[in-house]
Amino acid sequence: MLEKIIIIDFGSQFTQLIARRVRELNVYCEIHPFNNIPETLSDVKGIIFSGSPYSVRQEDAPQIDLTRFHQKFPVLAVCYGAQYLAQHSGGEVQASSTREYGRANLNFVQSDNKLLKNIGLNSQVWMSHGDTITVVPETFEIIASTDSVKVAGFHVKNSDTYAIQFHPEVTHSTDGKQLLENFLVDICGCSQNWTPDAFVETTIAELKAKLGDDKVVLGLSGGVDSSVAAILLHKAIGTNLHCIFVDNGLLRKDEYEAVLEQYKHLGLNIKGVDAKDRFLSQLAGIKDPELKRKAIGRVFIEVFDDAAHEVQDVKWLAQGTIYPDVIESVSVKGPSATIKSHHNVGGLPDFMKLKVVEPLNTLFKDEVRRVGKSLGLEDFILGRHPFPGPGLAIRILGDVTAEKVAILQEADAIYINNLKEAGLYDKVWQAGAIFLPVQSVGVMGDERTYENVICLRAVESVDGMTADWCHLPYPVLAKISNEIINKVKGINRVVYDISSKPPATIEWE
Ligand SMILES: Nc1ncnc2c1ncn2[C@@H]1O[C@H](COP(=O)(O)OP(=O)(O)OP(=O)(O)O)[C@@H](O)[C@H]1O
Ligand SMILES: O=c1[nH]c(=O)c2[nH+]cn([C@@H]3O[C@H](COP(=O)(O)O)[C@@H](O)[C@H]3O)c2[nH]1
Ligand SMILES: NC(=O)CC[C@H](N)C(=O)O
Ligand SMILES: [Mg+2]
Repeated sequence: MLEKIIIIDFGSQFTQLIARRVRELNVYCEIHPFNNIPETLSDVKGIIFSGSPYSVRQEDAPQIDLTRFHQKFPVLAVCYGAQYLAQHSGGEVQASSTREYGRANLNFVQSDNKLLKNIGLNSQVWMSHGDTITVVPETFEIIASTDSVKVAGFHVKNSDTYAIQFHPEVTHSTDGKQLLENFLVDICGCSQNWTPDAFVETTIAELKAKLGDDKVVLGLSGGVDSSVAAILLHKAIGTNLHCIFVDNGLLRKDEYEAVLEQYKHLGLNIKGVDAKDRFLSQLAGIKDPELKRKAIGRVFIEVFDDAAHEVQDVKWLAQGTIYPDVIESVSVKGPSATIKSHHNVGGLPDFMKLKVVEPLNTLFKDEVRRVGKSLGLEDFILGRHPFPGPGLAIRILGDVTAEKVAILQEADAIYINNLKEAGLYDKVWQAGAIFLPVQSVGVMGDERTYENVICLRAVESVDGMTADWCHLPYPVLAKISNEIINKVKGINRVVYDISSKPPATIEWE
């Protein structure tokens, strides 16, 4: 039986962080939007209410039926959740005269309260609120305060319901992890047995039960997600798994051959499909980023469909979709604005008649890596930088031609090899070169040049949702720039991208 915690999302920017922290404590959890909570809550050990950009005083503020949870499950309400609980139990919430964002310290801690075990006076907590709980009903006991917020934490007497105004999920709340552990272990009674090994074991059993003797086709890209998905499926259904690796003409230099070679010894049933011309011809002349992505997504589906027809009686298409993809499409305010169309979310066209199986759709990227490690995948696969399905097409601004792809492949290879040589590849979360269709004047060997620009991008991140640019050492950048300009014909200038995400994104298109 899989014990789980349900996080009810009121739209806080920190909801995903709560999930990560809970999982770091080896407890499985799921995020559900407040307006779409599952009917049955079996195997649920506890409930966490998230914060929210809304104020409980707003008319259109998110509402839930508290009677489903209070006194039925242990509850931990955070920020908006705490305010909501107070307001709906006879307390009062008002706009505070001073909004409180950032660091605060607890000047009162009821340390014999179960939730606050091992948390001492002065513990630093992170606040982010404009409203404050001003009145609590008799049934509440205040268990923590700061200089400016009397009700920084409360417990509903004779129940397992607790609430805190601060955010235990952010690392700046120094005892946040302890608090969450107190809730999960001491209050909810979770056994902390959700580990990568346990995930592998239960997932393989589930896949076996679900797929039986059915045949499955999987798009394998050489990336982390699809590799881990492939190994899990292989362990579950063996030779009924058919992997397809598509050369869309937008891969990195020599990647097609390298990936096919590297996967030989894994015993997977892999077929390479050369679809370079199909992709490039469909992309010809298209300049708009979204239209490019859509064209690529369409051709991927066509190629998968053709490949699926070659395997008799195939019933399923497997994908390496991971949890952030899923969360984005069920966010509180409905599916979030389309920033970029990813080709692997959104379901299959009807004509494919295949069911979709996504064994990793509950995991974050770093969890996928840990599962891969537990499956014995080598570091060079697990440590590989993420590479988008649309490949170099979204790193060539404007229209894509075979010539531009070839230039970018050369520049990118020089960049990545230098990062490896300098021992930086594993320190960087993702790096790649971008082709800018901008011409600038240069001088080479006393001759005037008028050629294109290559931009280098390298970011630090945990899950790709937010990122900062890497402060690569100048001597390394100097060497890369020099080598690209000298060796790659068509490039006479190299620049470095110093934008974080947000507001920029990692890929340029
Ligand atoms: N060249 C390709 N051939 C076959 N399938 C592909 C190819 N590129 C992408 N896919 C499919 O699209 C999915 C999404 O690609 P994505 O790049 O997000 O994941 P990944 O390649 O598995 O991992 P990573 O994010 O580490 O690159 C993959 O899991 C894979 O199923
Ligand atoms: O499989 C994918 N299909 C796509 O269409 C796609 N677009 C972006 N990415 C990868 O997602 C991460 C975040 O990228 P952005 O900051 O550019 O949105 C980065 O790691 C990107 O490389 C994609 N992966
Ligand atoms: N982070 C939060 O949940 C904030 C709740 C509410 N919007 C406030 O400002 O007080
Ligand atoms: Mg990839």
